[in-house]
Amino acid sequence: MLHIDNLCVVRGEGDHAHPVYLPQLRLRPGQVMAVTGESGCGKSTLLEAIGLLLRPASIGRFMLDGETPLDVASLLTHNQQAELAEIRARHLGFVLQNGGLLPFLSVQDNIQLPCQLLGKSADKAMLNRVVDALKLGPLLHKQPAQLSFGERQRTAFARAILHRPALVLADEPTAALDPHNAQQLFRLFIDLVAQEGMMALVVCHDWPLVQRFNLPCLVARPGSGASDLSGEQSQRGSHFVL
Ligand SMILES: Nc1ncnc2c1ncn2[C@@H]1O[C@H](COP(=O)(O)OP(=O)(O)OP(=O)(O)O)[C@@H](O)[C@H]1O
Repeated sequence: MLHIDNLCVVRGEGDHAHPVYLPQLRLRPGQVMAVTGESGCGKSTLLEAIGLLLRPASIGRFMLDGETPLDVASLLTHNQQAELAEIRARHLGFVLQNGGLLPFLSVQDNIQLPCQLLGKSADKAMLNRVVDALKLGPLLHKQPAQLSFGERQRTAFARAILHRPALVLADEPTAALDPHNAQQLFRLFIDLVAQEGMMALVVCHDWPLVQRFNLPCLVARPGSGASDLSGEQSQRGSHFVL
């Protein structure tokens, strides 16, 4: 399970500060949740904070329950960077909009990279399941430059999940795909997350796609809920609600 309460993260400073507030998030194994909202509302900021790439301004609760429950809020509060980096590498998986594949590695080497960085080899059965599900078999020896956008994103998904993270964070993974390929990739991703008992948060602009798969959705609303100096609720920033 993922439990987050009262997460606040601020992008920028002074007059340009953009606060983003998440009152509550619960995710259970197998669940995929979408994150939507207009451009600039803070979707990527929220994902980066949950991905432990941005330090929140404040955090109430952040528990990631796997084999061992991890009190991430306490590590963030005490700025324990080494432990946070370990959680990022072991328990989180990232999918970027452009795939973010290393151009000099084959598909096979790209998808095994997170496992290698953890000093272990990929679980063979898991590798076979992921390669099959994402139809990567014929592509394993190709370089990223030889792949279509869709093939790159399938590779990026494989790389994000092969080390069995508890939580996968995907930032507009289908933005570069046509509607048919975007839908196919979503289907594969949702099925894999469910099958492997992972959790996923996916930033997605494509509302029809979110509706088609009936995904629960965090939607950005204006105002972070914080008060300004006069005690008025500030309209700056965003808060994300189901
Ligand atoms: N590095 C930064 N420093 C200061 N402000 C930033 C930085 N990155 C983003 N911002 C600002 O923070 C706000 C939230 O940006 P963010 O990228 O999270 O929005 P988004 O909802 O993901 O946007 P989009 O849908 O266009 O990708 C925006 O107003 C943006 O201008």
